[in-house]
Amino acid sequence: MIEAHELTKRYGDKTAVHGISFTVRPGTVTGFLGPNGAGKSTTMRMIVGLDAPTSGRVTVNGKRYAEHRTPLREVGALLEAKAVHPGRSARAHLAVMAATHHISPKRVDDVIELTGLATVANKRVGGFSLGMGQRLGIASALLADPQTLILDEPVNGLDPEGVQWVRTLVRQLAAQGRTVFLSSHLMSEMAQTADQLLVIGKGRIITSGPVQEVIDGVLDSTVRVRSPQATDLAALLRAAGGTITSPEPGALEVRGLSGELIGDTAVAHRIAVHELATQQASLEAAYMALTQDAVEYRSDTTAPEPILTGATR
Ligand SMILES: Nc1ncnc2c1ncn2[C@@H]1O[C@H](COP(=O)(O)OP(=O)(O)OP(=O)(O)O)[C@@H](O)[C@H]1O
Repeated sequence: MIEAHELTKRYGDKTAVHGISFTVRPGTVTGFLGPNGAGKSTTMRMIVGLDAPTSGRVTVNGKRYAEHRTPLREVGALLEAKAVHPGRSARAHLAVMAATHHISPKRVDDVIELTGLATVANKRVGGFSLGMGQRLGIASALLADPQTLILDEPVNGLDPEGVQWVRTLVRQLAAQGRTVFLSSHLMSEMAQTADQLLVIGKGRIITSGPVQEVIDGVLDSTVRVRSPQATDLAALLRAAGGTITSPEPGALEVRGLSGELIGDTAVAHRIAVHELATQQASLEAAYMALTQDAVEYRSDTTAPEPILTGATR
């Protein structure tokens, strides 16, 4: 369990994290979302004692990281820019970590196997691809078999097989009763992986809760209906309180009414329905709506003029 209370971090006159309070519970995967610079990494660094809070506190299983006698056994972390000696092999890196934390050498073999590093375990880490480096970071986080895992962008640089592997792994870790707290900018991935979400922007919590509740809290689902009597049905659904648009003749998009109510209304008025499909809003759409005022680094979405060099076409 991770508990943050009024956690604040200031760097000079920049407040990266503004008095946030939250709880990350065991047995769940909690996704940590927010635009670039929102304060996710800073928060994660404070959880594992790499940054000291300016005020407030954050504990793992009731104690601050530094108060644990064997912190690595409590919390495993994958944070960006993890320092690994480039001249060392992955196996040597893990073996040194194991030796200094009284972890058996057998566990090194286990995590190498678990993270798919077996074929490259004796190669220099300096020559690793981004994805292999991520796998090594995950292996290091798992080495002491901790109850709590903090993973900052664990799928960054992984190929689709690797992304799927992380998803399965974190789901298994949570099913074993562990606390898993992970950040990612890949919303479709987060929607499939996380049970709970914590969304921050500009250092403050925007919302938190179960994934579907977070989505439903911002965007209505829509029901798509096709009927040869679409105009009559639209009038009935409007009278029932729905908001209707018609993207094409014979088709309706209905907000504010359930699929059941729409179907029952059609039957009661002997109106034929050829399609009735509820379309859930995506996490990506909900996230964009939630964070639109919290984006610090917004890109220009207009395409630049092409630069033509040499002879004209
Ligand atoms: N060591 C530091 N010194 C000064 N400012 C910092 C430092 N670390 C972070 N910041 C600032 O604090 C804010 C939060 O940064 P942080 O890295 O926590 O965001 P993030 O949500 O992890 O972003 P990203 O998604 O880009 O990784 C940013 O404005 C960043 O520039």
